Amino acid sequence: MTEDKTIWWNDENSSVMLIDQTLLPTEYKVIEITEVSRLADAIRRLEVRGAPALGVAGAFGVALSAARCVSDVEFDETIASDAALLKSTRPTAVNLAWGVDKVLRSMENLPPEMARVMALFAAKTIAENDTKACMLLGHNGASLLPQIGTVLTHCNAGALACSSWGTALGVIRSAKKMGKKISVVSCETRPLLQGSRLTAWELARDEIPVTTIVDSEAAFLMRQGKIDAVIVGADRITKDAVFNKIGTYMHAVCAKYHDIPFYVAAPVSTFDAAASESDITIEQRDRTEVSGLFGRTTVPENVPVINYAFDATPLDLVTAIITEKGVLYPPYDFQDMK
Ligand SMILES: CSC[C@H]1O[C@H](OP(=O)(O)O)[C@H](O)[C@@H]1O
Repeated sequence: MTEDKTIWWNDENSSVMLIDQTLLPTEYKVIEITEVSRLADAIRRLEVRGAPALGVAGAFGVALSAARCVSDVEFDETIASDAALLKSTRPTAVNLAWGVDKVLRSMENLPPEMARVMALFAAKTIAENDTKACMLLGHNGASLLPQIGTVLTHCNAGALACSSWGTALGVIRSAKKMGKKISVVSCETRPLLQGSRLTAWELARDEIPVTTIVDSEAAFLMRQGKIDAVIVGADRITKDAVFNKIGTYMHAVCAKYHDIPFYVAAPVSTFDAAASESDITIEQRDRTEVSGLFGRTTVPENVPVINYAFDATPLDLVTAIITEKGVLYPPYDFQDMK
């Protein structure tokens, strides 16, 4: 898994290639995307997902728009429209807009032919730098983990959530490379089960011991003294909170209560230091993700559902934030995170 890429550019066809994560763990399928509208659907459907991977997807999306727009007259309008479409797909992870905007900036004031070249170069650079960042933060964070221990993680912050390697799972991979004996407890992560479908699949492929639990079991294992640390990824880090998959806040509160270190692993591209928690929109997704499971209705039709995809964890519950620039400790100062 560690050598696999999650999303990449196909130079031969000027297309985006990505693993369709909705089919895992039972089917490993790479899909080829030639239209921006189809890439937008792939982001909405979580065929491609995870904050850093969304940054790469947004970047390749702009490069795809530029490559596919043959009309120089309509070029600027098409790029702007496609960029807006990509950014509209999921609001919480800052990386998506960051990747789109970074490629747009690389094209500014260039004629279409040069803009196409620069967009692709910028997008490929973002993908390569994401992998390097994940490997660096993995190395920085590995020293925080015990020589022998059990680490709980939530959702999927692995290679599938990045261009490759992973953030939270990148730290665990680096710890294994350092000879540490880390076992992982992956919370299944309702409702879309990224923890059981993706994290367990990734770690099993890497022969890293992993056990999957239901989300509500985490506190019980913490109380039994079976968890030595918690490590998660992030979708956006503001001046006062860490936004991550729904359920992260619950684990942070329980970790604090049981005096268990709670680590966040995220590249610099995930920081939004100018913003506060109250500024951020938390994505709400369709009720059907909660009200049905494997074709069966599990919530009465007349009963409402609340389906927030993320929550916010106040920084006072975060023991340390692991980045490619180093490990941050309280009192947090993010001025260098750009
Ligand atoms: C490496 S950060 C991945 C981050 O993204 C996930 O959300 P989603 O699966 O909805 O894209 C989750 O919050 C992970 O922690």
